[in-house]
Amino acid sequence: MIKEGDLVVIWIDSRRIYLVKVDPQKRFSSDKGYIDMSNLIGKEYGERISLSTGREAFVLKPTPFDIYRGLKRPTQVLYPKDVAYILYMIGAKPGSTVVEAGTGSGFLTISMAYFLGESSKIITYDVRDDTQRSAKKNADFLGLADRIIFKLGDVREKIEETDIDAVFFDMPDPWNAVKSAYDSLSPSGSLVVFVPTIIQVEKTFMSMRDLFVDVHAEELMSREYQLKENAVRPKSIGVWHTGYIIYGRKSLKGD
Ligand SMILES: C[S@@+](CC[C@H](N)C(=O)[O-])C[C@H]1O[C@@H](n2cnc3c(N)ncnc32)[C@H](O)[C@@H]1O
Repeated sequence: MIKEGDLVVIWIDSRRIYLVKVDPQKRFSSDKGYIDMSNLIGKEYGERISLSTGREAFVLKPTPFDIYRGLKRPTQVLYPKDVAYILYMIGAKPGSTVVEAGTGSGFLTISMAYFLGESSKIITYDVRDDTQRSAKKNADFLGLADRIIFKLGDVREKIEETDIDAVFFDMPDPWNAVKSAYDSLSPSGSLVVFVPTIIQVEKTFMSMRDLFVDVHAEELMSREYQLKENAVRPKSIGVWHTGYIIYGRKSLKGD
């Protein structure tokens, strides 16, 4: 049952999906009508609601996908398809300690906090104070900020933590931070790098190949389908390129 302070999704149609925190003093408004949020309290997730215009909507339980759609984003963020695979690659599990740079809008940070749970430690670095503040706001809004340590710093110079299970970079020149990752990781720990161009893949690979084993690069593609009677087919518009994922595990050959 929905109560004050819960996060809910108000789903009107496939282009109008809103992530909101239930505050009985506030009103949810959209171009299709409004509803006083006090009317959401006591409803079950999945229930149909009626907006001021009579337009029907549904109140749903948020998933990370809704968080991704509803997040405030001052920077480019990772796409869910890439985040899901990255979590799988690093073997993320409750209790893991992970270092990340840059924080950006915090979408990966928040996803890690969500999936790794309360016993994990996520340390996220960024050189920019403004993006970190907005990522922290996102994490606060979702009630996940206490699982995350936000640090202002340049990972090319140093990562302060050691014995880390996995390091993840989404920044313009990750090759300049590979040695910092190496020094911070525990033996066999994973380094995962996300970059949007092939030149960056090559530079990253060259900087990893002597320090890491099992180094490889991949690109994931996802295609959404139009669901319409007698016309089910791939959508004509979509996101065709996000970036490349480079992976390697710390070997002891560089020590
Ligand atoms: C594309 S954004 C990261 C987006 C993030 N992965 C997300 O999903 O929201 C890149 C971030 O890297 C930060 N950055 C760039 N160079 C850095 C460095 N040397 N150390 C730490 N952060 C850095 C930038 O300030 C920027 O906020």
